[in-house]
Amino acid sequence: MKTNEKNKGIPLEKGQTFPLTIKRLGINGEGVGYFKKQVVFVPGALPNEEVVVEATNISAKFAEGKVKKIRKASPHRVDPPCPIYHECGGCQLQHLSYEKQLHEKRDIVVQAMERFSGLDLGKTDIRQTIGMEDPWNYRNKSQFQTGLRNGKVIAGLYSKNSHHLVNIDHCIVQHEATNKAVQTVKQILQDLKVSIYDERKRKGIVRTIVCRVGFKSGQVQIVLITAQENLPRKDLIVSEIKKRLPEVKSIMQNVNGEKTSLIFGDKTVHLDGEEVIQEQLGDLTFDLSARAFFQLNPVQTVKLYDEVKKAAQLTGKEKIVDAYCGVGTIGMWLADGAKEIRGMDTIADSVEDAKKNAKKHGFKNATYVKGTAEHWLPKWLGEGWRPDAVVVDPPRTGCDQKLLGAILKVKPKKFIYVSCNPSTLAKDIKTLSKAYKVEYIQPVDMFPHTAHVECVVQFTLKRDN
Ligand SMILES: C[S@@+](CC[C@H](N)C(=O)[O-])C[C@H]1O[C@@H](n2cnc3c(N)ncnc32)[C@H](O)[C@@H]1O
Repeated sequence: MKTNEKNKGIPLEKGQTFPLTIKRLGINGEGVGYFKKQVVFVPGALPNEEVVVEATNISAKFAEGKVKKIRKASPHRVDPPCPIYHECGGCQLQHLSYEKQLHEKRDIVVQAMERFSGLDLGKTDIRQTIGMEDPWNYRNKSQFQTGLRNGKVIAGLYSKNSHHLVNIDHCIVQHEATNKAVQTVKQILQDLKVSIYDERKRKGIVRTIVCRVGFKSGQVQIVLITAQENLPRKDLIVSEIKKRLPEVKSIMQNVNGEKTSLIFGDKTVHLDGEEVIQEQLGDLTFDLSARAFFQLNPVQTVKLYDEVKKAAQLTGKEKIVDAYCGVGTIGMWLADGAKEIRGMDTIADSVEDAKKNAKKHGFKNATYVKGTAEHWLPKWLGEGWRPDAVVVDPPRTGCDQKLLGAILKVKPKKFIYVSCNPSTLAKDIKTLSKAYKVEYIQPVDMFPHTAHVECVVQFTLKRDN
């Protein structure tokens, strides 16, 4: 066998086929096996399967491959119900039974902890993943890029690691209201011959159709992301949306002329209806602006927030920081058991929504500010304000070192970390372990059929702190 010239460590060549036993699932839901001690990632392969793999990519430390043949299939393999599952890439685990997905997601957390956290796993309580009773149609929001194919307007997601736009007519993890709205808006853009953005030529106008629905309110918001502010036939687009989709409560435009993978630009324009839609979680109703973050699976959000409440064990006397607060949901979920809440978020619209939401619910003890958690917490500490409890819910990148430093300095008695990325969580746990002990990690499945897993971590101060 020839060794790849550039990557002497990997005993494989691109295009080579070889047998592989899959040992586990990787963080992106791919099968992971070892060929002559080299790690190989194989999307679509499952733990304990014996597969024949074709090497598709060889890099310095690992290889990637695609399944050519399954010699021994996992008893947990199922037929993916989505007809475009293999093309789309939005889901990664539809070929695995849901029950087993929950088991594997816990394992993904265990692996991340093993690699990065420094925790003694024999002594760490990593609980079973909390799943969803009906794990379909759970997403309240879609963000579909637009394109033209054979003169027709298409909208969907880019295939994994490519610029091939997959047209999605019906997505089985999306709420039906978003499916209907996106299809209809697509048709309106087609009927009115609206200019569609061409990513390669960087020409054209409509880039993305964003649609969000309130599960409880049934209200729908459409946001058209455009490459320039001038949107020809704007009035006609709006009147057609109102005519064909009476459930649409809010029509917005957001301008993003940049060459970027970020969906939203800085400028949002109100086109028609309300500027916000409403969503209800438990007894609380939240106003949601176009740009505001809101959890994508409202059914599981209630379970996630209940886990935060359980982990916080508030007495009603605490001053709480809701770091990375979005529209203020976690803080308000806990507010009944708190003396004061302070939250911050980098998105101005989220902060404004949080303020309005707190006011609407009569929470007088809540303050929200725009900016980073790493700026505000140290600032508050500097002013002599000390929280008793801190909840952090950062994006996938995890917490900034400056924020972790501030937490280690003030050492709140109660500290809860909500994470959507086990790897960054594990790294942050390592930093936090200077003062904190992990009591338990509770995985929650917010995104069935994808490799994502959310975790709630309860920390307690170590004895000598
Ligand atoms: C995972 S979301 C959580 C939002 C909210 N806790 C919830 O449950 O809906 C993360 C939020 O952090 C905000 N964000 C990102 N970087 C931030 C930073 N450095 N400081 C504060 N907020 C940040 C984002 O705008 C987003 O709203």
